[in-house]
Amino acid sequence: MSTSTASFDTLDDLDPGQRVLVRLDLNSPIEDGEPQDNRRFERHAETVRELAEAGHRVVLLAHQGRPGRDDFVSLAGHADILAAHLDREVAFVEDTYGERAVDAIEALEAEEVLLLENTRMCEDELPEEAPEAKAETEFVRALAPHFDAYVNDAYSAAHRSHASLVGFPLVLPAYAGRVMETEYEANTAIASKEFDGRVTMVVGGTKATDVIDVMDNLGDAVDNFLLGGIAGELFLRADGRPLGFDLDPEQDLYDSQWEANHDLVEGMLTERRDQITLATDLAYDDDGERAEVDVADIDEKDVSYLDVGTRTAEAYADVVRDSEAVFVKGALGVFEEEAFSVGTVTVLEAIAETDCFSVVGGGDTSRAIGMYGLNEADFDHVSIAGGAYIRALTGQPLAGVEALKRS
Ligand SMILES: Nc1ncnc2c1ncn2[C@@H]1O[C@H](COP(=O)(O)OP(=O)(O)O)[C@@H](O)[C@H]1O
Ligand SMILES: O=C(OP(=O)(O)O)[C@H](O)COP(=O)(O)O
Repeated sequence: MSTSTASFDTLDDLDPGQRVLVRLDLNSPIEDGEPQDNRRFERHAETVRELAEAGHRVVLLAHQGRPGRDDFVSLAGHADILAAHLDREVAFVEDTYGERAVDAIEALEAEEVLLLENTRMCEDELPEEAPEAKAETEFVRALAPHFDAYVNDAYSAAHRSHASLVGFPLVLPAYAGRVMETEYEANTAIASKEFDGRVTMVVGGTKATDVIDVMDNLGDAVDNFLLGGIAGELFLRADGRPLGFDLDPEQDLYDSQWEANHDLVEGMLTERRDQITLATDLAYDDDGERAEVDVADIDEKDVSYLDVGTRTAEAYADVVRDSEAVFVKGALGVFEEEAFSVGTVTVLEAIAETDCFSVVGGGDTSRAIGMYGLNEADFDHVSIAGGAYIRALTGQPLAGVEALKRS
């Protein structure tokens, strides 16, 4: 056992020259069908390099997007980006555990790296099930005999009980990769911090279901939730504003999350109204130009709002300047388009300028720091994990971490 406080084995405990199956989180923003480089590649490259240089045969598993969404694509492009970070070849096979995958694994030499196809293209990967059930899947049973060890480096996906994350530790000796180790330690330490002053959480992005659940659990630790993104719209709708698309299948991101969460959101608005700050204006695309509308003046549904308005952004920045600690999960708008970056960038700039303890998390959101010339050193911790880091703040266990501890 290593000296890590986490009570799981790490790469320091792994004998050299083995056949190693490694789970990374390369889930990335997709533009025009292609993955965009982001800090997940840079961080995981360190783990992969260390394993290759120790003479292992390194086989990588990762997921991309969710079935049915535009971001659900092959990992072929991810192999190229990872190879550029590693400055060594990363072979790719369009198969995860079938004959072609197994042939490629068996042909691998020491120090070579192979990436398998998107784990979510296998039926066994999703849905969420107990580790014992996942260990019994064909996916795990077919791959495991070709390896001596399993390494989980995907802290940012560790809140999911999926086959590639919780199944393998039950059937192979399992180790934490360097990203898993450092993110676990940083986020666990942050969760035990105590603050005397105002604690603010900026909540946005697209994964409203993840953040609303956590908001409910963090209600006693956080003084102010500043809402934007899809989660913000769900709260505005629960507050009686005519937002939404009335179950338009094209708007699944919004409507399905409304269906799943409206009871919880309405309950939180009743019980914690003073802690929840909603946008007072929103921005939308008007023939290619940013336009803004007062929330009080919104009178029709079926409009996609892509950012909080300028007045809301300034009001949120004022709250940040008066905070002792600020946690960010999810962007306040579609910051990838400059016209809709106002909310996200105004708030991140305020955090950077304020002498507060700050954490920015999420594969997408942390990317805004580099895109808009902010200095990473002005934040206490920039995590490549989003949902996993906010879950860790609640003190709730992460399925992928627990599986490693049991190994
Ligand atoms: N109102 C909005 N409508 C659609 N997408 C949004 C909106 N606001 C923010 N986003 C998108 O949310 C993404 C981040 O969402 P999410 O995946 O939840 O966070 P992260 O990956 O940072 O944890 C950003 O890429 C941004 O474009
Ligand atoms: O990007 C991820 O999470 P995040 O957006 O909360 O940082 C992880 O890869 C998990 O992906 P998922 O939320 O589709 O399960």
